Amino acid sequence: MRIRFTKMQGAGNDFVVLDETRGRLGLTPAQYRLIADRHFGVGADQILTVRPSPGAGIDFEYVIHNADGGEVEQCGNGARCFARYVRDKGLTDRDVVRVRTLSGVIEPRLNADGRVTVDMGPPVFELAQVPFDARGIEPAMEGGWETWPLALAGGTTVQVAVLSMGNPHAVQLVDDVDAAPVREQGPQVEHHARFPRRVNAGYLQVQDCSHARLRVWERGAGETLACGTGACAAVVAGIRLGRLDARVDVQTHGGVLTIEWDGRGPVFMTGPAVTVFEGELEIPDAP
Ligand SMILES: N[C@H](CCC[C@H](N)C(=O)O)C(=O)O
Repeated sequence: MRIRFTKMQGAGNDFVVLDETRGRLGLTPAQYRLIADRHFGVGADQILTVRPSPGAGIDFEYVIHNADGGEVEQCGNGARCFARYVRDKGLTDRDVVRVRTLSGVIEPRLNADGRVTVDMGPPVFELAQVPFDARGIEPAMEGGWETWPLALAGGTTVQVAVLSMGNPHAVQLVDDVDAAPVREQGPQVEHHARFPRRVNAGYLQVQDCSHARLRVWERGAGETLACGTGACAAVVAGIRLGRLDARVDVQTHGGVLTIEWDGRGPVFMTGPAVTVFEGELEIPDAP
């Protein structure tokens, strides 16, 4: 089958965007994997699909698949690109759109300076909703919040802050992200048995109360140049651990994301959203 796509990136986190507003493509996990493959397909960290409004008060449905073909609940950098896409394609004339994802409704807003701000909704701390299995372990208290010990290979134990932005996150505080063992340790955290739906592994370096650096080993995609929900989760963790203020510029390998959280309401993320190219791809029909 031949599909038309748009390649986009948000702070270097890259996406293939598919338009299903006029009908479903009916892609399988294997076909999503092929599209995301950087040698045999287009190449992307995630595939974002635009679907028509599911109901009153909602403009679009926003469907997200990781490069491994699995559908997931949320993608922050993708939400900014989604808003840019539907505006540029004339699918809406609004600068603020309400889109439904598996984890709920989020609200991206196109700003005059070309960046996009997204109301990502509130963080979730109930362990069962992350989900995280804390049976048999005790948390350590840091700055008034708990971090949990994860036993890794070779007798290593790391302390992680555990929370959800609709998708699961395990955040470690590190002194230097460049020295953090993201590629060696990230897969162990991602697949740790205490995360029954796997997890995104964040490595947060606090520079001062309003500046931080972040690397993320993403569930289903590996290390990406930036992770929007990961930046939200990391800043929320840093605030709750008493290390960050309510507005933080997060430096990732792909660019800067600005995260704001007042300590109880929704998390706001602001960053770039760029169209790279348009194309067509021939992929084998599903078996
Ligand atoms: N890998 C994530 C989905 C994409 C999140 C990331 N690209 C973002 O910008 O939030 C997960 O499996 O939950």
